[in-house]
Amino acid sequence: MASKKKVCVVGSGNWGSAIAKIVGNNVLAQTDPFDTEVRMWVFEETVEGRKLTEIINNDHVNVKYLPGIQLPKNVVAIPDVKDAAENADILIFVLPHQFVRGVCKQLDGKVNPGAIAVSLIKGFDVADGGGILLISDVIREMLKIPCAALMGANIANEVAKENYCEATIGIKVKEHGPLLKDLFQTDYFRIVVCDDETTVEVCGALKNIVAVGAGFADGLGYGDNTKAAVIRLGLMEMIKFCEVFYPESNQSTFLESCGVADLVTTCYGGRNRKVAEAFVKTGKSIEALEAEMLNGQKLQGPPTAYEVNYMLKNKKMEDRFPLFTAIHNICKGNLEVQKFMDCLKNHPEHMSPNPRL
Ligand SMILES: NC(=O)C1=CN([C@@H]2O[C@H](COP(=O)(O)OP(=O)(O)OC[C@H]3O[C@@H](n4cnc5c(N)ncnc54)[C@H](O)[C@@H]3O)[C@@H](O)[C@H]2O)C=CC1
Ligand SMILES: O=C(CO)COP(=O)(O)O
Repeated sequence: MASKKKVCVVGSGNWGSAIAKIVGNNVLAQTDPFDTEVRMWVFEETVEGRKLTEIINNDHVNVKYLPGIQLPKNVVAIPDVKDAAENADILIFVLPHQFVRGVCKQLDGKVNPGAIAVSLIKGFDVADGGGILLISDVIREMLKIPCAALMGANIANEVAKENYCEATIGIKVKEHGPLLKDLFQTDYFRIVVCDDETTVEVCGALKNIVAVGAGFADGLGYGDNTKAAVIRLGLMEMIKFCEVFYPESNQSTFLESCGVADLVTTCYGGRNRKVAEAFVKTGKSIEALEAEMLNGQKLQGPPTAYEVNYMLKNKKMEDRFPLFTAIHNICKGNLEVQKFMDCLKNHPEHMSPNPRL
């Protein structure tokens, strides 16, 4: 008899904890093929005098990152990532993207060579030579295992409350589709599997930049029509970004949950939007507001805007992506936020002749 598949969740923040709840319950309901214990790596910290791992293992709540949500008892918090990942068959990577290299370094040579990974991480990695890498590429290259991506319109607190939503799993290896769908799907978290892993992941990363723009528009006092324009122009830049840098990309993937749906939910309900609005209203830095407003949770939009700009600047292509470029420059204090409206008004999408006619 084939041995049961052991699952490890690498990360335990807001989304990491919400997904551990789903996966923990799903493995209990499907003891073939899954092992019933789900190990969850926790970046150890002290919360109100107790270790976070101890709180999770005794009280079954991540009081810091997902308060008020009961985690299944078979989700076991482990402070050493090597111990957590040991012998795992499926590694679910779900941590802020700025930490992924450091964590993979610790896991180098320690993961089961037959394991598969799935990345829930939104962002890019800057590469030598002026380009960027997908986070799944970093995982594949550093750990030498295949990696799929799960992205979607999935604000963690809502998913944790079991409010209906959808997600997209992008795969490169066909056989991973059914296994991962069984691991993640519930009656309130519906999964579509597609073979366009790259676009799934690129959408998840880029929409966080647009959400920062949506927050700027909100902070400047504009209404829903303006935000819809930010969303539309952002979507056009996301599509163009895939056309230019990932020509194998399939445009129909933008219609999956990882595309338009995630863009919309993040521009209305996400942390990037919220902090960007406060940035305009308070004049404080993004870093200060992240620390003040998010209680340890991390923003992905501003660093992703930097990563994208790093490549665009190197390729002398900033003017082809004026929305992404303006958002980066505003975050860095190189452009006044009031100029954001000029960026929208003068966007090449409005220039004639319209390139699509
Ligand atoms: N929260 C959400 O609603 C959603 C988040 N995501 C994505 O999932 C990924 C993870 O996000 P969250 O789980 O929300 O994380 P989070 O934003 O709650 O981040 C906090 C986590 O980072 C850890 N951390 C802090 N310093 C660290 C360090 N030096 N090294 C390693 N870990 C450290 C903390 O221990 C905590 O687990 C991100 O890429 C995010 O874009 C995707 C969908 C929804
Ligand atoms: O990715 C998300 C929803 O799918 C969450 O977005 P924020 O990081 O802006 O909260």
